[in-house]
Amino acid sequence: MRIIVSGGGTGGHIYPAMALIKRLQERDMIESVLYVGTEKGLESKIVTRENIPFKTIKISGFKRKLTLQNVKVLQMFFSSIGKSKKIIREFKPDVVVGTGGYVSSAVVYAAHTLKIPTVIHEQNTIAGITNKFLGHFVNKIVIAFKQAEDQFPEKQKIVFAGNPRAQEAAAIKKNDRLKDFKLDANKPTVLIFGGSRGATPINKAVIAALPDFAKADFQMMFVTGRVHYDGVIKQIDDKYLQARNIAILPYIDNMPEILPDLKLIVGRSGATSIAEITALGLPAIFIPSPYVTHDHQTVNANSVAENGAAKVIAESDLTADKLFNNVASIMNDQQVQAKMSQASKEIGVPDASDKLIAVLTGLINKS
Ligand SMILES: CC(=O)N[C@H]1[C@@H](OP(=O)(O)OP(=O)(O)OC[C@H]2O[C@@H](n3ccc(=O)[nH]c3=O)[C@H](O)[C@@H]2O)O[C@H](CO)[C@@H](O)[C@@H]1O
Repeated sequence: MRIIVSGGGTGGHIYPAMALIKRLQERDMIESVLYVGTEKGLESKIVTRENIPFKTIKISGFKRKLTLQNVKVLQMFFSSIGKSKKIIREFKPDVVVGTGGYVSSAVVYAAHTLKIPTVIHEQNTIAGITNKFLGHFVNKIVIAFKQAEDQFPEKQKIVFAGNPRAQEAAAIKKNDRLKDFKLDANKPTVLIFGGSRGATPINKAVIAALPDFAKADFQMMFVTGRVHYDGVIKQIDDKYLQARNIAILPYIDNMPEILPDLKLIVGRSGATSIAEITALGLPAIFIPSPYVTHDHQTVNANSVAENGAAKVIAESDLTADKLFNNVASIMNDQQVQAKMSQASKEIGVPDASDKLIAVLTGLINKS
């Protein structure tokens, strides 16, 4: 198939798109692929690194308040639709897929006006503005949480398929990557991170809890987020930087490769992280970001916690003690781990990419 994929801004929108492309390549289903993103978004780094053909359009998000800047944003939106149409006419895709982030609004809308089959993928329990807008026009709306069904009035278009990144994560078996971070491959390990960009409140709590983590019987990987790394390192006493059971890193380039080596994940409840964690049946502690639209991370986190697969700590309640004690209560109790792990597996969708691909081929065959 000839396919255009567009999604951008944060890793949570980009990685599912990349996982879909990877799976299509594995199944030898791609005649030609093009990723459309923005120069400024994280996608310009992630996509080009994987040697996927990449084109950019200029577009930015609307401000929530009524401001003059929104007039500019609107102008940019219309001109980005024009540019998207040009890209689509040249590439001649069989299908166009949007995975969220404002860049996909122009690309998918342009494809719709050119009568190309279109699909959006919504990763969250609560749909983003872009996907809510696009839901009116696209042929299929693919969701990753059953709870997202209420978000779209166009019920007949909705298909539940999970998140493609789940399948990518599930395909990787334990491969002792912990040694790359100077950790012991045989010791139970917890990973703590704040989403694809890192999160200052989580970083603060981890820094304050380092004396406890250094004494623990388990190991801890602390991923700060690239932009926070230097600032975090400056605040940490050398003895914790040298501690043999602690590894501190700015970012993990290939998260699915590390996940099978872990016993517990602590972090934000971004939808793509949740898909990866549950595909592997890992227990989690979520500290939802309160700064996202409609508090959707809390809804994401609760949907996993209701099933017994995760605990949730509100960011406003987060302290070093609370963080460490919650981590220790799971890391030091194999029965709790096993129970949470089973519950996590039950909600994972390890064949999510194939489910999404079935939607694409169904549409292409019909058109
Ligand atoms: C602040 C914000 O707007 N967050 C949103 C964003 O989150 P964000 O981009 O942080 O989201 P997710 O948790 O969904 O995904 C993070 C992705 O980055 C990867 N990763 C992370 C850290 C690292 O060091 N290495 C690495 O590879 C994870 O494995 C995962 O694939 O998009 C998600 C949609 O999917 C939403 O649910 C989140 O609410």
